[in-house]
Amino acid sequence: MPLEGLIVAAYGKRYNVELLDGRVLSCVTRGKKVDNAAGDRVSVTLTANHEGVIEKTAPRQTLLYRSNAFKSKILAANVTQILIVLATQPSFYEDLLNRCLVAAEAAGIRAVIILNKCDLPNPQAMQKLHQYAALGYLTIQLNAKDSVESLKPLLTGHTSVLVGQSGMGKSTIINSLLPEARSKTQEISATLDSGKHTTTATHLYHLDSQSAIIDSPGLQEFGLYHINEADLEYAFVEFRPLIGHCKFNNCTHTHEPECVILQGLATGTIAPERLQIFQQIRAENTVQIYH
Ligand SMILES: Nc1nc2c(ncn2[C@@H]2O[C@H](COP(=O)(O)OP(=O)(O)OP(=O)(O)O)[C@@H](O)[C@H]2O)c(=O)[nH]1
Ligand SMILES: [Zn+2]
Repeated sequence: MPLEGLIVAAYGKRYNVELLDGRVLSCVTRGKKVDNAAGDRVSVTLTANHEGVIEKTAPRQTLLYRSNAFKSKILAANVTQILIVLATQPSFYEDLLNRCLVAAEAAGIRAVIILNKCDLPNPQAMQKLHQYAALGYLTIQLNAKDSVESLKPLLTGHTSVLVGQSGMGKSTIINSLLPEARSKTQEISATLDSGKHTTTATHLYHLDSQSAIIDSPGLQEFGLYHINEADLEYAFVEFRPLIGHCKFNNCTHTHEPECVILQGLATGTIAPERLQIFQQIRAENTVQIYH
């Protein structure tokens, strides 16, 4: 009789599955298939004390993943919003921020941009934050070391995933939201003998019965090979009203006459760094692979 559960940790080829009664099992998938993630609802068969095999994955509401031409990796399943953590220092990669935004748009997930370490002033970072707020994104200024209260109302009723480069303050945010999360995870890891994986794993923590937060390891790269060209254009929110209005319907928005995207660039409604990242992702995704 399979048991229903929720993947609360993913590390390598193993997953911790929390059952309805609160027990946590260390599970593997059948065969070589490794395509589950934190947030997945699964059916498992118990194989030993504290161990199981994932038999089935319930259809996902949303799926967030990154990919290049050769492989793809699911970051989290069934999340309803993505919290992109930036900081005033060290400086953040705007490229990565935009890739996270594109992934969120493509998956139909709300994106929230958090600028952490606002106790350390950085006018440039602040100005960037305003630029993204002007695109319509919800932005938050935070000093996670001091308080994360301002985040709490945003998390209610959501399954959120925290993403960001290393050092932006994700762990600090999780620790302030859930002071006991780490020790609980360590306790479970000790039982399941998965202790050495705790830092590289993706973890799901319950905030209350309706809300959860998924903490992923620091991201450095974020390929979006799985997003086709039309979806890519659509993922840039400021392009949307312009799509279909270029003179050529296969316009690449690089050099063509009467290109409304290039006109937007000239008049300042499209930021050069946004068009640049669009072109960059587009170029990566159209690379020919020869076998
Ligand atoms: N001044 C200041 N420092 C902060 C703030 N939030 C976090 N830090 C510090 O920034 C450093 C990195 O924070 P972490 O929470 O470890 O960052 P992380 O994103 O989890 O990084 P990884 O664990 O490498 O993925 C630590 O030294 C924190 O104490 C903040 O709001 N203000
Ligand atoms: Zn064009």
